[in-house]
Amino acid sequence: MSTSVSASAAAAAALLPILTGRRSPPASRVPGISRRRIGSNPRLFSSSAPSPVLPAAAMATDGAAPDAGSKNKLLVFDTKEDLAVSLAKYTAELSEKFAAERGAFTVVLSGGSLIDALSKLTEPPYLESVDWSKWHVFWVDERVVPKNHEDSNYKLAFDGFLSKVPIPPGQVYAINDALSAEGAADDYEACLKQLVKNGVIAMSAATGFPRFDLQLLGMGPDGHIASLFPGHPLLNEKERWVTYIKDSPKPPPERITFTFPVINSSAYIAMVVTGAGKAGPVQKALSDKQTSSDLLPVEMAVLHDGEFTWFTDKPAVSMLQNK
Ligand SMILES: O=C1O[C@H](COP(=O)(O)O)[C@@H](O)[C@H](O)[C@H]1O
Repeated sequence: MSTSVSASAAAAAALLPILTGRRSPPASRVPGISRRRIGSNPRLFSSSAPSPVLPAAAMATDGAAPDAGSKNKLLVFDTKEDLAVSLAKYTAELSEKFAAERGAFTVVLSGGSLIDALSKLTEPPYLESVDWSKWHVFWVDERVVPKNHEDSNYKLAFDGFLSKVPIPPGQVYAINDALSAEGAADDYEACLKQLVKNGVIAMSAATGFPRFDLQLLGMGPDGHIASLFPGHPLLNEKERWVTYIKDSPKPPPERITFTFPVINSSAYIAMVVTGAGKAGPVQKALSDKQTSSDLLPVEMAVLHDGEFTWFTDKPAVSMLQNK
């Protein structure tokens, strides 16, 4: 590990005015930032070893004053391989923490590119060291298609991740694909409520919504997360835990999705976003120029009381550096 400030460290320092939401603070005066290079990855910085983090901006909220950002972190990796290694370590450490604290680890998956990023968890040392028997797996969204359909988020996760790790099948909570969109949303919400009663899923006393231990999320190029799309009325759902959409702008049109109150009650969120095609929404989400009227869904993912970590690559943050 080097303590020198590299060219990449300087580039990261240039992000600080954006990421901290301040106009132009000297990086050295930003609390907790020591420009430490981590291992061989020049884009990984640490505020305090051993976690390789760069505090990110407090995200825009629905009017609430943003928390100083200490619980928002941005990681930028050189390669997808590096990202996957770090995501596996992060997830394995949370698995150990929650298994010890609660005897269960509730993990929410998205579909899309996220599943590839979980590949290192299916290999040594994690395949053997993670206590998979404590895992309970959920989906933040699902397409209303049969489980063996190419568009199914369950199939994607099963083929790429779940079939390779020994999670008890009874602890993998797939959406009921025999039901309509409305029926599947009701059924999934009822399933979650039962698991809250059983003590498998925690509740947030502060929000009154379920508090998942970790949500592993992706973001589309339009800034959507889960099946919550820009400008859609579902963004304003305040009561339901799980709801449905029949006019998704991204096919297939019928889906079910967690609502923002559930997403934002999580203890941890890992937002995994790579590629230049997503640089615009990343820039908007991490910029300090947000307005409350035109928030992208990804900007509305603001944890009530939790830790939000962005796992990104250089192309995904390329517009931040150009600011
Ligand atoms: O449709 C969906 O898209 C998003 C983003 O997918 P990505 O391939 O661009 O990462 C995904 O998070 C969501 O679960 C999925 O249903």
